[in-house]
Amino acid sequence: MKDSLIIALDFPNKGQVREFLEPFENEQLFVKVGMELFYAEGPSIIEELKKQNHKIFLDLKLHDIPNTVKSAMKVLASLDCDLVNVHAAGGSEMMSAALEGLESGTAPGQKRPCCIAVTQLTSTSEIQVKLEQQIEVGLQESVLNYAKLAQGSGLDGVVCSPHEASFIHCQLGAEFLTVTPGIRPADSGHQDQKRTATPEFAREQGISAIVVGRPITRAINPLESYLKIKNAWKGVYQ
Ligand SMILES: O=c1ccn([C@@H]2O[C@H](COP(=O)(O)O)[C@@H](O)[C@H]2O)c(=O)[nH]1
Repeated sequence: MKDSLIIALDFPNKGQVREFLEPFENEQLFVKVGMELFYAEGPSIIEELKKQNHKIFLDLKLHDIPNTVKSAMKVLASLDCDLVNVHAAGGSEMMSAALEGLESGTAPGQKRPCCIAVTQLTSTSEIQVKLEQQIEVGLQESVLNYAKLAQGSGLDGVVCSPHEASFIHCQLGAEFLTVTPGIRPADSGHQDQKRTATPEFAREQGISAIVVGRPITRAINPLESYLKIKNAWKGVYQ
């Protein structure tokens, strides 16, 4: 998990995923399957990606009552992904239930998937936290509060933006995972993301893993873009 670059496979079907992955045949990847692809293709897309030896983050961001999340996680555990997640806003009882579900669904001899919690989405701004969510303490404190709840519930880490990761590590330890979307090379647009940062900035923050979607998947040459971002993230310059 540490130092991974996770590619968000935000595609509507398997056909487009296959086409996208073609140039990557020599790369062992860490890929993220989100709602669009999973709702369209179901567990078969996970099986296909596993056969290609890619690591998988199943990003379904579960958020429901504890019993429902526990049962859903039990089912997801059987898919044998590397990483799954919930929304921390579901609360500590829900997060503990998610872990119980994952543990009960993990086959003997199989490793339980890591489970992380989304704190504040990277598409959320400071203003939205104050005006829409009415959280007076502000964004950074809200992210930290969710991260503490997640850690207290036994989760392995959080999804946050690159701007909160080092603060979280200082408060909750280096081993607690920080997985950060919102990564944008200096020359690319932000689209709907609000809390963005370059891969170089991410490297300096001690982040556990970065998630990159459109800057790679929508690039004219996705492999070239992937390698460029990966090198910047790892601090390799040619
Ligand atoms: O706070 C969050 C949580 C999840 N995401 C997901 O990450 C990718 C980012 O894609 P880009 O194209 O690089 O913006 C996407 O799949 C989101 O669902 C996030 O962005 N922020």
